[in-house]
Amino acid sequence: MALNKFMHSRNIYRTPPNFENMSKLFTEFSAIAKMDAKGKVTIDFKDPRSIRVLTKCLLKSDFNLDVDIPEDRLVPTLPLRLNYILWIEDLMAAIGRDTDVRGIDIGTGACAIYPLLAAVKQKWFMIGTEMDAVSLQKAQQNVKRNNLQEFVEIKSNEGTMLIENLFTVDVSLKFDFCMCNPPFYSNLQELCESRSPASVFTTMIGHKYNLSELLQDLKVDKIKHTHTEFCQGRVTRWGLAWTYQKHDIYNLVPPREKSRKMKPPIVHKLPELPNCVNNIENAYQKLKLILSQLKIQYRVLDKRGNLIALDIVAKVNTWSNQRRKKRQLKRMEEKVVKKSRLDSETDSANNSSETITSIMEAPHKSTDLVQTSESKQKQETMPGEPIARHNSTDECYQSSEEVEPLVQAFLKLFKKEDSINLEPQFLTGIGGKECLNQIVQYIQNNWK
Ligand SMILES: C[S@@+](CC[C@H](N)C(=O)[O-])C[C@H]1O[C@@H](n2cnc3c(N)ncnc32)[C@H](O)[C@@H]1O
Repeated sequence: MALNKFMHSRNIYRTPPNFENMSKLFTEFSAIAKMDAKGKVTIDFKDPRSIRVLTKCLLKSDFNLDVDIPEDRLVPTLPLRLNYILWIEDLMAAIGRDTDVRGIDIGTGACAIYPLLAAVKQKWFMIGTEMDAVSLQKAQQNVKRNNLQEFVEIKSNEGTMLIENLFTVDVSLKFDFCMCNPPFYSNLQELCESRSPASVFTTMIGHKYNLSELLQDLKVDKIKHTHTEFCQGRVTRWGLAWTYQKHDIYNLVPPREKSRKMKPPIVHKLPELPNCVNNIENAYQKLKLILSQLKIQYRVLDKRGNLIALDIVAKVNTWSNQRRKKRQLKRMEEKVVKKSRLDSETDSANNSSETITSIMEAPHKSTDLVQTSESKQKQETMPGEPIARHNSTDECYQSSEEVEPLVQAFLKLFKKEDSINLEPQFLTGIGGKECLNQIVQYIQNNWK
């Protein structure tokens, strides 16, 4: 399901751009545009070059921005970036900041997309920071190219902290908000508290799991906050804002009315494991064992107290049809025994044993993949893109050779009221949620 209708209400890309007009306006665009069978002008959304040209032309036609997007750098998808800026506009309006607004964009990227949009749309004064030398230089060139030096300054971040060095250079520096679309995970809170800053901190978040964890942390620390959803195509990202000031931002800019019904997470209570203490560490060891047996890769995202969160990736289906495999194995064993009784030649028995091993280890064929309507991978979709698929995880348009996983998901293992619980959350993968359900079922069946 395309999520464009859930975009910010002022986002111009709720209505897809007119590619026919764009072809007439930009020769660069007409070079990548083609006509589909129905005579509709479209582009190849799988081709990074097309995405680059589309973004460049939209920036020009809709914001009069001339942006050079280097081939080896991230192509910032515009509708999603615009959602973030529009939400900050709401936050600033809500706290009564409408003139001389100053913001910091941490990790601005080669296009300096947020500072440029903020400067042309609102005439906000922006500082963009960047640690990558090439992106830094490109960002500075893009600001100059658009003659926006009066509003935008791009600074190198050479320190280990995210923004601290900006203040060591200029102690009088003040800002109304900071924004960030991070590939990095750092503790801004510590820094923010020590500086008792002017206003509102925001960040974009890539996974719902991180949003719920951060919301919990903010609640525990009694820090005023609010959040939102940024939707584009079939991808959702989240925005989180918090402040140490008096502004009640939750009620001023409340989290958007839930237009789509969010189901509460399904939690599976796991039985006590025999012969060991019913604690999180033993449960974790058991879970790791099962995942290894299933050849499912895992990475620890969070481990504290009675909670362990894993990011799991399954590339082949090793869990379904286990009964069928066992039956086949039994039949083969019986055959081998029969055969070896009748025929004392060991060769034939060896051959059969090899076959048994191959049955148990063979990766499943495509028939094992459960393809449901939910199995389409979530991805950022560009304006005008119908239901095309490109291999994008967050932003970087990856090579099409990258193998799409069967399932990628979060598994949260936690102890509550003396029981161990498992909370799965589907992220992506061609197998869809059904595959994750099968994995969970396998874990439950083998939790003994
Ligand atoms: C995901 S990209 C976002 C770029 C841009 N803001 C956007 O949304 O299109 C993150 C950027 O942050 C930069 N970065 C990473 N760590 C940083 C740090 N500690 N300080 C400043 N920039 C950083 C990276 O080089 C990269 O350009």
